[in-house]
Amino acid sequence: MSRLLRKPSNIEQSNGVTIVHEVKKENSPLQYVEFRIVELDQNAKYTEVLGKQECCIVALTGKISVTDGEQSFNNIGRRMETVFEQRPTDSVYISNDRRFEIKAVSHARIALCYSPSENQLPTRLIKAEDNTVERRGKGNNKRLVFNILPDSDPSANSVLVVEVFTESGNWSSYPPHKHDRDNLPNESLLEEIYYHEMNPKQGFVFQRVYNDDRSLDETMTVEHGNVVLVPEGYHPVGVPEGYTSYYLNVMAGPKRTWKFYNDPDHEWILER
Ligand SMILES: O=C(O)C[C@@H](O)[C@H](O)C(=O)CO
Repeated sequence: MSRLLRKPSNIEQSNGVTIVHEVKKENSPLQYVEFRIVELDQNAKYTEVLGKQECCIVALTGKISVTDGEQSFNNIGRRMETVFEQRPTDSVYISNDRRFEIKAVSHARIALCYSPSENQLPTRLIKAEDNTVERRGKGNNKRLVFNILPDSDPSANSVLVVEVFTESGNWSSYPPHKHDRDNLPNESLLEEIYYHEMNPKQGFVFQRVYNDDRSLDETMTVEHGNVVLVPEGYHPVGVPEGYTSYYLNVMAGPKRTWKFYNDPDHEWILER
């Protein structure tokens, strides 16, 4: 299997707490982004003490309460059963050197998106209403984007978080673009994680991750609940007829700017 494709590992951490995915520096080619998917049974609690990392907690599905010991956000999360309810959800930003606890009000699936952080910032509830909603693309390149923590939002030190829905038969992260050179204003260096879901669940998408000299060139068949790691390179996603794709993107690098560079071979697609 590709070293960039992760299937759920579903490790039961404690009663009612399942670590579905755990991507860390130690088990991946990434240096800036770490990631967990946690599933909580109703009333189960997950706690964590952050070091020099910030964390964006995304309530993918279900209702949760989150506290950092000083502030509490109760009964948050806007999608009960599935992300394909296609409405934005609530998230919480927690800065470095803080502790947080998540309690599941209902059965819940949560994404924990981590990146390096030294200067402590305020904890913040990012309400569903705070997400900017964008419809991008035309033809078979249409997608719906919910910006949870874009680079225009200064609430975080390095993490960027976005959700993308791509309808059946469409392409996203397309034409292929990359952001793997610290060369602003032309391109920024950001690693990226894709957490994928499909509707219906038996669906699949294809994701290619490749660079200019093809020393990296992997095309993966991605299924419901899989994670794809993008340490570098272009990373387009193709969605087959009949299935809708959802993915959550987490990005981070030395500078908190998303400046991508389109593959010159395919940029003409934008000019049609
Ligand atoms: O617009 C899209 O298709 C989504 C992508 O931009 C995705 O968020 C990404 O690749 C970020 O670099």
